[in-house]
Amino acid sequence: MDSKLEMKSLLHIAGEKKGLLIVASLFSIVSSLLQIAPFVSVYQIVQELLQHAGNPASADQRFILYWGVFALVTFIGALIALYIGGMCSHIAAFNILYELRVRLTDHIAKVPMGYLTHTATGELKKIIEVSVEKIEKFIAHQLPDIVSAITIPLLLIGYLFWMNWSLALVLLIPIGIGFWLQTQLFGSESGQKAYREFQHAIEEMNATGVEYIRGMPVVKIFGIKADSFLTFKHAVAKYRDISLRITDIYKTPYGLFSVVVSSLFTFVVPVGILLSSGNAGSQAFAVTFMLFIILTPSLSMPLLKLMFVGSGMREVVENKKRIDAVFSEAIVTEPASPQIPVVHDIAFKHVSFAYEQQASKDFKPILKDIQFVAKAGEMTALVGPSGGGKSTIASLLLRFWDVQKGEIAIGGVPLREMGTEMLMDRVSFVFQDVHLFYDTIEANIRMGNMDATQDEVVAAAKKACCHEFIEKLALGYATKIGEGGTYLSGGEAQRLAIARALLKNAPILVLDEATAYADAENEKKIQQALIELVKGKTVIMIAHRLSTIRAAEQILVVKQGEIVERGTHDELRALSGLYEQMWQAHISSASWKLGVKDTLQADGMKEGSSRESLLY
Ligand SMILES: Nc1ncnc2c1ncn2[C@@H]1O[C@H](COP(=O)(O)OP(=O)(O)OP(=O)(O)O)[C@@H](O)[C@H]1O
Repeated sequence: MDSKLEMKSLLHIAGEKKGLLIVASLFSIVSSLLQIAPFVSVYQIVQELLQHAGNPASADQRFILYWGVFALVTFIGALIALYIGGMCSHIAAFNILYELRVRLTDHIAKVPMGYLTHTATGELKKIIEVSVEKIEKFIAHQLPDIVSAITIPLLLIGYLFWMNWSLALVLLIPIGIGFWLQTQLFGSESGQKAYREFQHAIEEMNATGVEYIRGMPVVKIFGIKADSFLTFKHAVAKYRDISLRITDIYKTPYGLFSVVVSSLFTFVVPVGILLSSGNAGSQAFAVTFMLFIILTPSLSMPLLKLMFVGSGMREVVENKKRIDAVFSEAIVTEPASPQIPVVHDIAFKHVSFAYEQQASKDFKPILKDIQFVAKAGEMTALVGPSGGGKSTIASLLLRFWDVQKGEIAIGGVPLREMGTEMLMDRVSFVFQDVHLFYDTIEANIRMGNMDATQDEVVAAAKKACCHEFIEKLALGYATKIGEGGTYLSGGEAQRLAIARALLKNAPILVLDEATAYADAENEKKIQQALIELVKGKTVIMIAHRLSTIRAAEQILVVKQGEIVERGTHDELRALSGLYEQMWQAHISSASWKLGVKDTLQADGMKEGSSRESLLY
C-alpha cells in the first residue's frame, strides 16, 4: 500500500469523528503559533532596546511592558489551546476506540463459530486490545502533531520570507536536505522491507517467548535444556540480526537528518554575517538576523517530529490491516424467517468441506461426499482413525462452519434456513475440552437453561453424578470455579458439562470423546450421567473406545474424509473390514491391560447390550 492510500485509510477511521478532530487540529495549530509568539515579543523588545542602546533608560517602558504581557498571555493561551486540542483529540480517539471495539465484537459474534479456535482467540484478543489502542494513540496524539508539524514550518517560513527572503531562502537548503534524507530513510524499498521484517521479528519473538513460557513444564519434566528450545532461540537471534541491520541502514540518514534539522542556524549565521557585512550599519538587518536566530530552533522541533510520523504511521497501518482482516471475515447468514423443524432426524446430503476457501492454494477437502441420516431418537456413532474427519462432521452440524457443497438438514430444514439461535436451541454438545466459566458452579450449570429453578439445577446435577462432589465443597453450588475458587478434575468438569446439557434438554445431542479424561471411578459416573442424557435424543457420538458405542443403531466408519463402512456393530464385524480391525485392536489392547474377561466386564460388553447399557 503506498503512503497516500495508507493516509487515506487512516483518515477514513478518523473521519468518524471528523468535526472533533478538525477542532483538535485547529487548537493544535493555535497552540503552536502562540508558543512562537513570545519569541516575537523578545524580538520587539530587543529591537526597542537596540534603538536606545546609547541610553537604555530612554526606551519606551510601556512598549516593553506591553510586549512582556503579550508574551505571558500568549504563553498561557498556548497552554490552554494545547489543553483544549488535547481534550478534543482524546474524546474523539476514545469514542473511535469504543465504537471500533463494539463493531469488532459485534462482527466476531456473527462469524462462524469455528473461526474462534484457540489460536484465533489469542490473535483476536490482541487485535481488540492492542491494535485498536494503536489507532487510538495515533488519533489522539499523532494526528494533531502531524497537522501542527506541517502547518507551523509553513507559516514560519512564510513569515521569515516576508521579513527577509534571501535569508529565508538559505533555510530551505537544510530543510530540503532533511526531507531528501527522510525519503532515503523511510521511502526506500530496502528501508521499508527492513522495517516490515523488523516488525515481523518482534512479533515472532513475542509469540515464541509466550510459547516458551507455556511449554516450561514440558521442558523441565523432560529435562530438555533451554538451549534446545530452538524456535525461541532462533527468533531472538533473528530479532538481534534484523535490529543490527536496520540500525545499519538507518544510522547514517537518521544521524544526518537530526544534525541538519537541529542546526538550521549554522546555515543562517554565516550567510547572515556575510549579508550584514555588505549592510554595515544597518540596524534593521541586524535585528531581523537576530529574529532568524531566535526562530529557527522553533522550526527544527516540528520537523524533527515529522521524522517519527513515518514509522508511527507504518505501525498504525499494520494494525489497521489486522482490524480490516477481522471485518472481512464473512459472517454467518441468517434467514429472514427461520423455519422450525418438527422432527429431529439429521441428514447429511452429499456434504463436502474444506477449511480453506476453494480459491486458496492450500485448498484440501477434509470431507468428501458425506451422506447419512441419523434417525430421530437413535444413536449414530462416528468412529475411525485419527484425523479422519469425525470432529469436523460434528462441528458442521453445529454450524461452526458452513459446508461448501451439499447440505445438512434437521427434520428436513436446511441449517441455513433454521437460523443460529433455533439451531442452538435444538442441539446440546459435550466436547472433550469442557469450557467452564469463571463463575459459580450453579451459574455454570444454569447456562444450559437460564430459566431453570434452583431445584432443577440440583436435579440435573444429581442425574449427572455431580451433586455429591459439589456438596462436599464449602460453598456448595455457590463455589466459584477457577482462580480464588475451586479447580475441578477433568472428569468432574465433564460431568458438570453433562449436567448443563441435561438442563438444556435439547432434542439433539453431540458427544465428542466424552470420557477422554476419566479414570475408572470417574468414567463409571460419566457413563451413568450419559445414560440419563441420551434418553430419547438423537445422538451423534464420536468415540474411540468402541465398546461404548457397541449398541448404537448406526455406526459410521470415517476414514480420510469418507464414510468407508456403515451399519450396526454386528453388521460391521461381519464385513471383516476396517471396523473389524479396529475392534480386534480394541479387544487386544484391553486384554493387554487387564485380561479380556475383566475388560469385557468392565466395559459392559456382555452379549445382548441394549441402548440403556451401551455406555457401560
Ligand atoms: N480448524 C481447522 N483448520 C484446519 N484444519 C483442521 C481444523 N480442524 C481440523 N483440521 C484438519 O481436519 C482433518 C480432520 O480433523 P478432525 O479433527 O475432524 O479428525 P478426527 O477424525 O476427529 O480426529 P481425532 O479422532 O484425532 O479427533 C485433520 O487433518 C485436521 O488436521
